[in-house]
Amino acid sequence: MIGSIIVALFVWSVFWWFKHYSHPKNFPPSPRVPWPLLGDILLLGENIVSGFHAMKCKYGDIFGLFLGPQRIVVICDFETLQEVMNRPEFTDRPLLFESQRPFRLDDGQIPGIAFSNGMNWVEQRRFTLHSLRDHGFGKTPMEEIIDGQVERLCQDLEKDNQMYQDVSTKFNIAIISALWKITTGQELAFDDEKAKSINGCLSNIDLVNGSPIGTLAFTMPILGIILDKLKFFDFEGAFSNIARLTKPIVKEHRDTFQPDHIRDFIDSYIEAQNDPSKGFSFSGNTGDMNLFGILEDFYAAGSSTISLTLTWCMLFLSNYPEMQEKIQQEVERVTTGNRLIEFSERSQTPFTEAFIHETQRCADIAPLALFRICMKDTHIKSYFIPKGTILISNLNAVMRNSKEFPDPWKFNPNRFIDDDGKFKPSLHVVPFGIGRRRCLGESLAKMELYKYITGVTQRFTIHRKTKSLNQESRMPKALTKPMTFYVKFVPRL
Ligand code: HEM
Repeated sequence: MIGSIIVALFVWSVFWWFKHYSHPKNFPPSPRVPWPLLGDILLLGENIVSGFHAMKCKYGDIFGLFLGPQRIVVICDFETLQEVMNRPEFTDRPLLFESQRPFRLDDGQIPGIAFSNGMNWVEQRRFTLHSLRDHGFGKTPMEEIIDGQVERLCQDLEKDNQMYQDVSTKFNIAIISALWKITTGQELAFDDEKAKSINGCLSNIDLVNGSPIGTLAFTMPILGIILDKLKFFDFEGAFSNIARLTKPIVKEHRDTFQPDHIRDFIDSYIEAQNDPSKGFSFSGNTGDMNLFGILEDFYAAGSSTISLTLTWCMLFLSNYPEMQEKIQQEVERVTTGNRLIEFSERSQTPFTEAFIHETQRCADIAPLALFRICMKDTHIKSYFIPKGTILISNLNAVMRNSKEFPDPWKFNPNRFIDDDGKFKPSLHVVPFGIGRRRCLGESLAKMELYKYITGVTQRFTIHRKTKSLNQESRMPKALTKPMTFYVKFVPRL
């Protein structure tokens, strides 16, 4: 009897495995025999990004695989990504463990923007883009806030100017302080416990790496949730912490709200909640959840991304002193040396712009963007894509494409300078993603990168201790980090 049950179970498992792990007809090229539960994960090796590079070489620009039990399609070329990532059926995000939040909407969806879907996402994203534009996204007040943070950062760097230091954490705190001011209207000292606490919990999130276990957790939510509860990643703890810190501030804003005096992003959100013409996602409890969701998105998506890019800038500035000098000269020519350069003057500093563009290409800090899910059976080119497939934008492949960028590993800002000496950005430099869910903070990020690089190089010359570090030494994290390096900020005046 027991023997028959074991045989029946065995036959059923083989049947299930065969049925579940076979791709449909006309599915993109993919490995043949995935492992039960693990899928093709063992083929990827230590790091998912290099694993995808090897698969691209073997299968081409569009390929499929199983990560755990999840069917995936990876797209590596710019043109296909532009077409596909703008299609409505590929707009939604899958519910993955890293989207876990302390709050959920009534229908179980994630509040906010980065992991929300459907009309909730449409309304919240549209409002946030407009609101940030009205309150200074790309306009002067936002620039004033950033100028203040640049000044405080420079003072902080000045204190330790005799020491070689790891700058990555310093930038984190400055960027968090700027976001705090934009969202809450309040100043946050660099040594404030709130700044340290947000920085601490976000660094925890960063522990998610490209290792097989991290990758598997992305596609097996149950495993991810268990690892999260065991504090292996602690996404939920990080988001709860941000909610805990912002809750009293939101309450205070509600108590002192004046419709004719909008002070910051939170006020602007409360104004929308009081406006009956705004959609369902602003009303009642749903609106409250969405406000916390957006604040969490801002801190999670808008701090490490910028501070890591700035850290890469420091690596390249110290690698290439002649480029550093060129940036200093450009800025001095425009400002005559005694004021911060304005963002609107950037066209007069083409090499500086090209340097930042090339840093974003080489740093490639979010190499696989955020995942999307296919909402109905459909086609990409002639390939059949079944509903429920996860789609990955391989931004790494786009930005390392040797046809578009000859000698792609070489750091060469001059590739973005035209014959007239002007900055000529490339559409194929896509650090902010492609399509309808492209980064919402792009304008803020571009302004911050420009202001911090010009502000810091105006005041200091950056020296590095170890000369041999190159950009290929990178940590296989979810966000790409250079290996730790130490620089000294030598005052110029
Ligand atoms: C150098 C800095 C940054 C980089 C490289 C970056 C990169 C990205 C990427 C690759 C995505 C995914 C796009 C996709 O799935 O197609 C994204 C989404 C997002 N980013 Fe950024 N980001 C940066 C800064 C910021 C900042 C400063 C904020 C806000 C304060 C922000 C907020 C968001 C949000 C809310 C989303 C989700 C958009 C949506 O799902 O509709 N990011 N970012």
